This record gives sequence, structure tokens and C-alpha cells, in this order.
Amino acid sequence: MATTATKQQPSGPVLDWTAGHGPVTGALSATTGAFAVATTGAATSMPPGWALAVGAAGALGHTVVGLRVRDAGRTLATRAASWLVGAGWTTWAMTHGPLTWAALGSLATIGVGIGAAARSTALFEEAREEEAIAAEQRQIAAELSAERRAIAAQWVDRIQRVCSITVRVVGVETWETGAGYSIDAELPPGGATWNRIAAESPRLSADARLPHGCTATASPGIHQGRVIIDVTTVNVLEQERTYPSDYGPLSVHTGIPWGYRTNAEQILTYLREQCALIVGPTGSGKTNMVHSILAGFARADDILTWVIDLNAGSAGLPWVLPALNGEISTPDGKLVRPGIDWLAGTYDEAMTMLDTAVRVAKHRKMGYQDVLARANTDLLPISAKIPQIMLVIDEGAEILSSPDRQVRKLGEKILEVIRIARAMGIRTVLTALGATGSVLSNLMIRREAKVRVALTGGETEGMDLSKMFPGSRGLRVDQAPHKGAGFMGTPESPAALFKAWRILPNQIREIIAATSDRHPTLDAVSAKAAGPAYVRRWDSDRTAWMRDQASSNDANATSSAGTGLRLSALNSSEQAQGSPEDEMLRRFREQIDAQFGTAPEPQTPAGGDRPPAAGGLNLSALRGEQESPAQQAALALLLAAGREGTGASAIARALADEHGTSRQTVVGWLRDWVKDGTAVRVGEGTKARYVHRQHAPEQPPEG
Ligand SMILES: Nc1ncnc2c1ncn2[C@@H]1O[C@H](COP(=O)(O)OP(=O)(O)OP(=O)(O)O)[C@@H](O)[C@H]1O
Repeated sequence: MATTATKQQPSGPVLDWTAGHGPVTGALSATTGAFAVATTGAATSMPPGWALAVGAAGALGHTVVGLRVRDAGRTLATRAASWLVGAGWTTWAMTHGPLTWAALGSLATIGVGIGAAARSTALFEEAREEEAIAAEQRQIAAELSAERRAIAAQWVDRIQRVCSITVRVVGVETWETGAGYSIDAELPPGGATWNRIAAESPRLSADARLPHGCTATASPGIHQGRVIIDVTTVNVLEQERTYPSDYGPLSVHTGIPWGYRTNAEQILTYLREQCALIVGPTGSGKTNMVHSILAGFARADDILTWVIDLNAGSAGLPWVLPALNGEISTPDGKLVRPGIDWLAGTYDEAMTMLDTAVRVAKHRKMGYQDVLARANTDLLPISAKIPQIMLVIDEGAEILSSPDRQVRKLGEKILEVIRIARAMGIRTVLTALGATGSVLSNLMIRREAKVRVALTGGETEGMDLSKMFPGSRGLRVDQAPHKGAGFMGTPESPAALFKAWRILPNQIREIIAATSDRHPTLDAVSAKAAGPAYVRRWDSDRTAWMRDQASSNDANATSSAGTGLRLSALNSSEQAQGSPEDEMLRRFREQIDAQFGTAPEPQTPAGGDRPPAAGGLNLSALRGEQESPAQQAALALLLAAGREGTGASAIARALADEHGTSRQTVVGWLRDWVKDGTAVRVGEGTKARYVHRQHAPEQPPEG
């Protein structure tokens, strides 16, 4: 709150002065009450005398109750007077006439007299109750104020001792997170500046006997004569904090939390235009951090996450397998979608994904010309209808700097996406084990990836923080010796210590379930560009590696310690086709189809009897080796059209350029699909359109 000038708090008062400001706030509360009465009075033409009566009653209430609770005489007098002043002001405000204090005084006297005689009136009871509550609050405020005053006094002395500057503390705010406090102080006249205090941060921290990992950092106040000193008293980086259990919706526009600062406040990343780079050597907590990033993306209702993970699939699989294996369901018993929208674990799949991303970016540029013109912007307006695609590439930096020519081709594609797709809503998050020199010397990364994280986790080798965070001084690797901790900087929040939340598989499962209904679907323009390659992404032949991975993980758990890319992924076609494997593959495929109600397999006659499940994924919906690419593209369009559906003419138009398909041919396919239950015809005559059965309002009767 006080320390980070985040986007949510662009300006306005820095500190919260609502509690414990002594006489000023006391007077304020009396006057605000009076103001309310005056306003209401004026608005309802209340006779001005009533306001005086209220004031008198207030004075009376305070006096009587005060006597009962044995308040000091002086407090009593002040309090009663404040009510009268308030009421006096009210009357003045209501009548716009002069106020006679003699009249007031007499009224008050009369009031006290009357009040004493009328103890049991409702007014008195009410006043008494209010006063009891107020007294309790004042007690709390007084205690708080005492604590703040003590802090203020200590720091005035300390700054004098350490920096030889005599400041005047204007306010002290203790943080809601309980991890420290902020001091707002005025610098003495004569040209002292805030950075003189900032420069003495380590000595101030030592003088204050702060625990290890806690700091006193000075930053500019509301003008150059003021300074804010943030003091952390609890080392939250040392603690293990789990991912916050509130899985409420997020958006690319409101920022996605990636971790917390030393004051325990969340750091938000704004990735509409930025890419991100996360560096963390083995064991620093990088995989865990990627999971908490994927958690944030899963919670957003305008983000589709595509993950490339050629390294044993550990980053993406936990977001896919629980859903594919049907291990979880939503609270109302529905099947869930995976927490990410696409996972590439092999070289070929990664290439397909990157090609798709490039096509989507280019198509969006053309297809959304009118949207951009209408919104008068060159940045595609991202929403749940036109989602942002976040490409998360684990060890992407290693792909970029790989000596292997084939892998470097992937790298070139990644750079192309970064270069062309900012305006069109595709951004990347790259992770790196280290060796960032070559990556950071890439102009594209330097310019586009300004959200940066360095997970140090105690590792000092090969961590060049000055390259990761140019311009920031005083960052030392040894300040963040804990796993999951390091430094993070974004364009909105300067590089400083931070820690990622710990996230365990059970929370990942919870988030998959909680966010299943929230994920957007690819907009029609993008879906058309993405084509069958996208629609078939969960097909069993393309997800077979996940099964391989899952079983090889079981068999050889220790091998995951090896670092570097799993280049065997390049040999994706070399899958053993022995009969036990075939059997597993068949079972896996059956499972997927059973879970997600995909189209019945032509080669398994029993499949046709299964009632299709509503919703779910398009897994293997585009089956049928016998189908032409044009027909597959048509089916992709039908799927992409969602509940709205589409028609033969629209599909034929979309296919004309690439495939030269006639309307008549499309009519034939649609007719076949209606017959075999793939599509449903909705509406009549000119309103007739076709809806893929996944999106059909009601399931068609099975024939
Ligand atoms: N944010 C965190 N808070 C607390 N502990 C953490 C955090 N992140 C990671 N750890 C601890 O560090 C261990 C290693 O984390 P993780 O597997 O994410 O590291 P990594 O850098 O990906 O390593 P590897 O490359 O070997 O998988 C975890 O098992 C956990 O005990």
C-alpha cells in the first residue's frame, strides 16, 4: 500500500490516516456528524433549532455517560463542547445566520438540567450506547496511537543518530499484512533530501535491530521535502506461504499476481503488452513459480495458456493430466477442462503451436481491422470474446540459444511471435536456467520482455542481476537465500526482493476445477487461422507422449534431475508400437473420449452408441483420416462457431481461398454431420444454421 506505486493506486494519499490521529481526527468526527445533520436539515427544511437540540442532547449524553464511566473532567468538557460546536455550526449552516454562543451555552445548560431529570428517555439510552461503542473505539485508537507515537519517536532519534538529520514524523502506518510499517516524515529545512536517508538503509536497519532479511528503505514522499521509510519487521521471504486460496476471476487488464514483496503485498504483472523472462537455476523453485504463474493465467477469463515444455513436461502436465484422466470434477459434478489450453511436449507439437500462434497473429491483424478502427486503437481489445494467448515456454531461453540447428528453428519462431504479436494479443513467458547473457543481448527480448524475475534460491553462480535489472543498484543475490525467493521487476514495480507462493498439486487440482467454466474459447477469427492443428490438439495420437511421460516418470523418477532439454522429444515419431503400448494407447484414447464426449470413432462401432457429453473439449473431434483437409477445416469452423452456429455459405466463403470448396460440397458435409450426430441444425428457412453438437443447446436424439 504505502510502498509500491502500483497501477491500482496511481495517485492520492499514500498513507491511511483514519486511526489515531489525535485531536485532529477527534474534531473531524464531530464536524462530519454535524455536516451530515446540516445537509439533511437543509435538504428537508428541518427547523434550525432542531440542530441545536441535537447538539445539546449530544452534550448531555456525553456528560452523563462520562460521569458514569468516570472520565476525566477535562475530557468530558471537551467532548461536550465538541458536540455543541458541531451543533452550533449546523445551525449556522442551516440558517446562514450568525450564531450566538450565549444562546448555545444556555441551551446546553438547560439541556444538562433536562437531561439529568430525564435519564430514562430513549434519546439518552441511544446516546449511551453510542458512547460506549465510541469509547471502546477510542480506547483501541489510543493504544494504536501510543504504539505509533513510540515508533515515531524512536525513528526521529534513530535518523538523527545515523544520518544526522532531524526529521519530523507526520504519520505512521502499520501494514495490514502485519509485516512492518511505513513512516511518513518531513525533512528539515536546509536542503536535506530523502536519498540521504536511503543511502543509510543498512545502518538504519542495524540500529533498529531488524531481523535478518528485514530492511528499512527510504523513498520519496509526496513532495521533495518528505520521505517515506518502509520498515519490514517480519522476514516473509523466509516463510513458506502457499498460493492464496481465493481463486476468483482475474484479467490480463487487472494484472496477475506472481508473488509477494517483503511487505507481504502481492506483485501484479501486466502482460497485455509485455513478455516475461524468468531465470532460475535448478532447485531455485522455478518449476513451482511456473505453476503459480499458470494458476494466475487459469484464473483469468480472458487468457488462453499455451505451454511448451520439452523438458519432461513437468511444467504443463499437472495442469492437464488430472483433467484428462477424469480425476476431478467441478463442485456441481461436471467434467473439467484442463487448466491450460494446449500443451506441447514434443518438438513437432511445439513447432505446430508456434506456427499456429504466428497464423493467429496475422489473421487477427486482418480480421479485426474494423474492431481496431471502431475502438480507435492499434492494440486489439482483449476480452473473454477475443482472448489473449499466453505462450509459456519452459526453458525457452535455452531454446533460443541452443547450438542445435533444429531447436534454434523453434527459437526463431518464438522470436517471431514476440516480434509480431504484441498488438494482436499473444505474449510469451520464457524461463531460463541461467546463461541469460546471450538471451538478454537479444534486442527483441530486451525490448519486449520487461517483466523479469531472477530466482536465486541461494545460488550465487552465474547470477548477473545488473544485466537482468539494468539501472537498479544494491540488489545482492545473498539477500534472497530461500527457495522460491529472488528479485522481480516490472515496468510498474521496480526490481526488488520477492517470493513466489508455494503451490502444491492439490491446489493445482483445485484451481483446475474452480476455473474450468471460466476459460475463454478461441475467437472465430483466430480459430479459423488455427484450423485443425489447433482443434485436434487433444487427440490421442498427439497426447500419447503425456502418457509416455507419466509412465516413464513412475519408472524412472530419478532421471528428472538431469537438466537441459529433452532432445529425445525431437524423435516424437519413434514411439514403440508394441502391443502392450497399443493397448494402453487405446485405453487412454477411450478415456479421453469418454471424458470429453468427443466424436465417436468410426473404427470403433460401439462408440456410436455413447450419448455425447455436453461441453468439454474438442478432443479428437476432428477424427477421420478419410476426411480431406478442407472438410477438417470446415469442421473446425463449425466448432469455432460455438453456440451461434454457422451456415454452408459462411463456411464455403472461409474455405474458398485456401481450398476452393464450393457451397454445394459444404452443404453435403453438413447434411452428413447432421445425420451422424456431429452437428445439429437449428432454426428454419433463412435462419437455419448448424451448431456442433458440443455447443448444441439440447442433445439431439440419438438415432
Ligand atoms: N515458493 C516456494 N516456497 C517455499 N519452498 C519452495 C518454493 N519454491 C520451491 N520451493 C522448494 O524448492 C524445491 C524445488 O522447487 P522446484 O522444483 O520448483 O525447483 P526448480 O528450480 O524447478 O528445480 P528443478 O529444476 O530441479 O525442478 C521444492 O520442492 C520446494 O521444496
